[in-house]
Formats: sequence, C-alpha cells, structure tokens
Amino acid sequence: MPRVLVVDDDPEVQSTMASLLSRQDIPHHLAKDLVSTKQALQEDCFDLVLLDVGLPDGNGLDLLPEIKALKNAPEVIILTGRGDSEGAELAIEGGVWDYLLKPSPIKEIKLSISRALKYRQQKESARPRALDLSGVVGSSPAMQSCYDLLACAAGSDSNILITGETGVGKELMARTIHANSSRSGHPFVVVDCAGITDSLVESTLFGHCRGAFTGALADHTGLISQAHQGTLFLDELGELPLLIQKSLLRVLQERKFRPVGSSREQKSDFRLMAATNRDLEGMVSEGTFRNDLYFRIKTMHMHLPPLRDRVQDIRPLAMHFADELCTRSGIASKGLGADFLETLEAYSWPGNVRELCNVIEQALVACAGETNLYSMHLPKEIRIKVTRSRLEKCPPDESSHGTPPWAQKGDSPPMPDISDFKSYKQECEKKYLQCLLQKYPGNVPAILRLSGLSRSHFYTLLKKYGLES
Ligand SMILES: Nc1ncnc2c1ncn2[C@@H]1O[C@H](COP(=O)(O)OP(=O)(O)OP(=O)(O)O)[C@@H](O)[C@H]1O
Repeated sequence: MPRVLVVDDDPEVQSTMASLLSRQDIPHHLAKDLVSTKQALQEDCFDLVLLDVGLPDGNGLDLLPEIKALKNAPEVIILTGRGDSEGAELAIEGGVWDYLLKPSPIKEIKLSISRALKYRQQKESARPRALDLSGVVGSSPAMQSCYDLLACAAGSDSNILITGETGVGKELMARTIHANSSRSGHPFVVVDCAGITDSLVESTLFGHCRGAFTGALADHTGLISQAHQGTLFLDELGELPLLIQKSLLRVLQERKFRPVGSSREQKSDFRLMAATNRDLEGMVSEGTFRNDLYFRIKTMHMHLPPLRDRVQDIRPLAMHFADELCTRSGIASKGLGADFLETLEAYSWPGNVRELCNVIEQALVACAGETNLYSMHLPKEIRIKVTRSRLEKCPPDESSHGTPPWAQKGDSPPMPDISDFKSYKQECEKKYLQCLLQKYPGNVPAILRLSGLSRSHFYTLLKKYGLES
C-alpha cells in the first residue's frame, strides 16, 4: 500500500485530506510543521508528500532538497494558499509532481494524488533490482520464470497467491519476496489457516482484550496487528473454513479490525500473500471458497512447478542440502556418487523439495563414516520405485542376457597368463568388472541388472580391485 504524508498546519485541511485518503484506503500520516515533518520522514517511508508552503516554523519549500535526497525519495505535491509564480517555478525546478492552490476542488486534488501514486508504482516496478535469492536453489527455465515474477512482486505491494504441490517451496518464495520488498525491515507473519480453530480464530487474528472471555487474562495482540507495515502470509489458504473467510474478507478490504472485547477498531497496514496446494478455482465453483476472497487475493499469481518437472534442479538442490546438513552436523562434506544423483533424478518426488531434503538427511545417516554417498545409501522404497520404473521403460536386453561381456562379439580382452587358480580367478573378476564399467559408465543399476550382483557385493569388489564406478 502506498503511504502518504500530509503536511499542513490548518486542522481543517488536515481533516479534509485525512478523510479523502481514508476513503481510498490509503495509509497516511499527518504533520503540522517542519520539525514534525522531518521526524516523520526519518521514521517512516512515504510514497507521496502533500506539502504546504507556509508552516509555523518555516517555508515548506525549504524541505524539498532534503526530501529529494532521501533514499527512494517520495513524490511531492505542493498544496498552498500562498501561490506565487516564483515559488511555483522553484518547486517545479526542485522536482515536485504538482503545484496546487488552496482551495482546489477535491476532485482535482484526488486526481493529482492518484496520478502521482500511479507514476510512483510504475517507477517502482520498472526499477531493475539485484534480487537477494540466498537460500533459494535452482536455475531451471521454470524457476527462472518464477524469479522474474518474484522481481515484479518484490517491487510492488499487490496481493500475491502462490500455488503448487506440497513441499515445492511456496513459503520460501513468499519469504524471499518479502525479503526483497520495501517491507523487509518489518515482520513476516505466518497464519496457518489449517491449524486455526473456529473458536480461537478471531482472537488469533484480531487479538483480544483482558477479560474478553474466560481465560483471557491479559491483552493479546493478534497476528494481523503484528503484521503492521510487514507481510501477512496466509499459509494453506484452501483450508480456511467458509465462515472465517467472510470475516477475513472485511479485514482485507478495509485493513481494519476490532480485537475481541474491544469497542475500538484498529488499523493494520500489511501486504497480503497466500499459499495453497488446493485448486481454489475448483473450490470456488464447488462453493467451498468465496469468489470475492479468491479474486482479492489473486492480484498476482505465482505457480511453482513440481520437482519432477524441473529435473535439472535436483542435483544442485541435493548438493546444497548435503553441504548444509554436513556443516550443521560439523562433519566434512560428502561426495555425491554419479549413481546416487542418477537415482535422485529418476525418482518422481511426490513430496517435492521437502522430501528431497529429508532423503538426503537419511542418506547421510546411512552412509555413516563413508566419504561418498552412493545409491545404496538411499531409502529402499526410492530405489525400488526407480528400478521398477527403469525396467518398465527399458526391459532387459534378452539377446545379451546371461552372456559374459567378454564373450560378446568384439569385446574379448586378451587372455591373462595362466597362474594359480586363485590369482586367475581374481584376474578374471577384475577384467569382468572393467568390462562392465566400460559398457555402462556410471550406470550402476544397469551393471547390477546385467551382472546379477547385489549392490553391496559389487561395491566390495570395486574396493577390492581399486576400481571406481
Ligand atoms: N528452491 C529451493 N531452494 C532451497 N530450498 C528449498 C527450495 N524450495 C523449497 N526448499 C526447502 O524445502 C522445504 C519446503 O519448502 P516450503 O515449506 O517453502 O514448501 P511449501 O510449498 O510451502 O510446503 P507446504 O505446501 O507443505 O506448506 C523448506 O525447508 C524449504 O527451505
């Protein structure tokens, strides 16, 4: 939401401007002289300043250079009863948006304000930004489009709905938008819509006064109030009961609420984000989600694709989690074997990135003191599923099944010198393994399929002969 600072010493002008801005739901602050204006500019960020010229402690125009020197300087509209052409020229040279004379028709003031704010919004969204994507991994084309939208969302204050399957990174994305937005210095407040109970919903969201109900022993600040100037994130929005949707809609429309047991309404200036893995549009057609709430929340929409549709992100994510978990446990980083990464890439990840993170953690536990993670360290269910799907896609080659690799045409290695039986057997074993590795470089599942060796036996042999898969 844009923020406006009204600077005028005339109480009548202040109240007219306050009611004009309130009617448009624009948060504003009133100042009556140069001192209180300077203080407000130091403490808060504004998008527009409505500036009077004749103030009790000096000339409003003297503030212009200071305002324009501010980081992300607000637009300025001069609203003065002391119009003179020299002052107007000075103001325009100082970069003001408009110069209006009092009394100007309300319609004209309103139009000037809305044009200045629109210009401001366009300027904000056009500004190139260096995004801070720390902690977000993935550079697949699908994620690149999400980052483009993230940049737009970070530069605006519009409501945003983030959809996608469970564990795909919706909350992480919402936090990243917040961290890159102008509200980053203020709280990011999560409302878990699935966990909120009917009886406590009002108190959780709006807060309550001491004695409002049995057990209300002290005043309690609700989540909406906590999100003031920051972001309110409605997680699992699709789980919100219809009844609660209605009370929430009013808060979203008016940014006003009344704590339970209080006679006074309070305001909260928050940016709204919401996430769901449900099909809200379908729920609207079924009548289980309010149409008006859906449209209010979906001003911007980001859909995060499931992990199986961005296989290229699996490796960097796996490496990121392995490194992060090793650092957290104070152990040296592990190498990730080619077969390990191939199995990860071949799996369908119904639980998406969260499941991948958990699986890497399990693999680290399973590998104990070893320096590398191999497919054998992955949970059995995943290996079975991957093997099954590979077999379904590519049935074993019947023509070569059971035939030793060196016995196949053109593959014969030179015969080793005859020695004692044990050494001869070992020579053969080693050659056999070398043939397998040559035929299926890095493809351990194919080697196991052809050789009939168990994974542990295969790795024991590799170790014995100093070979690498
Ligand atoms: N691109 C990513 N890079 C790094 N970590 C990620 C990424 N996406 C998700 N994660 C991590 O995966 C886990 C799940 O992410 P998150 O909670 O944001 O998912 P979600 O879609 O909100 O899940 P749910 O639908 O269950 O609420 C978190 O630990 C998050 O940090």
